[in-house]
Amino acid sequence: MKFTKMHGAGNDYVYVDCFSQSLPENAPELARQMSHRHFGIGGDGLILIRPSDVADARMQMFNADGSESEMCGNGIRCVAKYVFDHSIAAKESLSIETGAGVLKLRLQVGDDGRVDQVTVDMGQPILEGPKIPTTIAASSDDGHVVSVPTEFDGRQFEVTCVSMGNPHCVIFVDEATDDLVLGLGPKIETDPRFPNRVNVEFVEVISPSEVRQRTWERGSGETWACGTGASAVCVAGVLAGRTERRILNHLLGGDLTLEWNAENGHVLMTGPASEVFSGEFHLPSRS
Ligand SMILES: N[C@@H](CCC[C@H](N)C(=O)O)C(=O)O
Repeated sequence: MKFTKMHGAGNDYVYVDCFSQSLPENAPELARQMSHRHFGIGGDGLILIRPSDVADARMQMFNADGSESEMCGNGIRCVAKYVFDHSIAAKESLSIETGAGVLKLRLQVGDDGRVDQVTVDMGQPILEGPKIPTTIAASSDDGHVVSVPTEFDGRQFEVTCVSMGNPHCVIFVDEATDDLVLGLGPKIETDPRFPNRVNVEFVEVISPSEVRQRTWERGSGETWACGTGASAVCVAGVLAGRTERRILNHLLGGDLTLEWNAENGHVLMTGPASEVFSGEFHLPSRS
């Protein structure tokens, strides 16, 4: 099976072009094998670039543990780059179908004729607890879960929950330490108050327009960036009164710019997309 390795701000996935080859049979198992950093190609998961009846392409994404997610913010920028650079749709405005609907993207092409930055209209956040989903009690009449005092593992935090098509739990902290990200992250991911599990963002506010984020991702562990997570942080920062509507977010693998538009309620995310290498993956024989 032919593949291409790409990353967006260090959030790296194995991409399979299903325009030029048939759809893999068992994608969750393939995601586990390909993502393995010692026995496979290595990555945070697998993304299938598929034809779509309603958009220029369809993105289907699987985490490193084989679970499927509705959306991937860094992944969709890379899908857009692949679709443009490989002449599947050589347009600077693209639409891509995801598990969270059809999203619109604007591509920036560098001097070499290849895409280097992409802006994604991430749509409107979902803020009602049951739709995220979380059973953590709402803090407002409209059902939003904002700055709610919540205990995890005997420690007290204030959490804000946001869905960008996939679920996020945003926690503002003084310092996003290993103890929080690697120690508490997996416990929050599987906490029963998140019936579909959850992605967890630990966020330091540098100023009202600048934050630093570390992410524990559902199904993949700590990643170097999370685009839906960064979008959720932008929304959570405004709702919790900590940041402005436009922020620069520093992640382990690079920076993303986010803006929560006051008029239409959509979040715009801008960031890099890079292709690293291509190859052929030989499916391990089963004995
Ligand atoms: N890294 C991604 C999100 C990938 C999916 C996530 N782990 C989930 O299960 O929802 C991003 O950039 O948004």
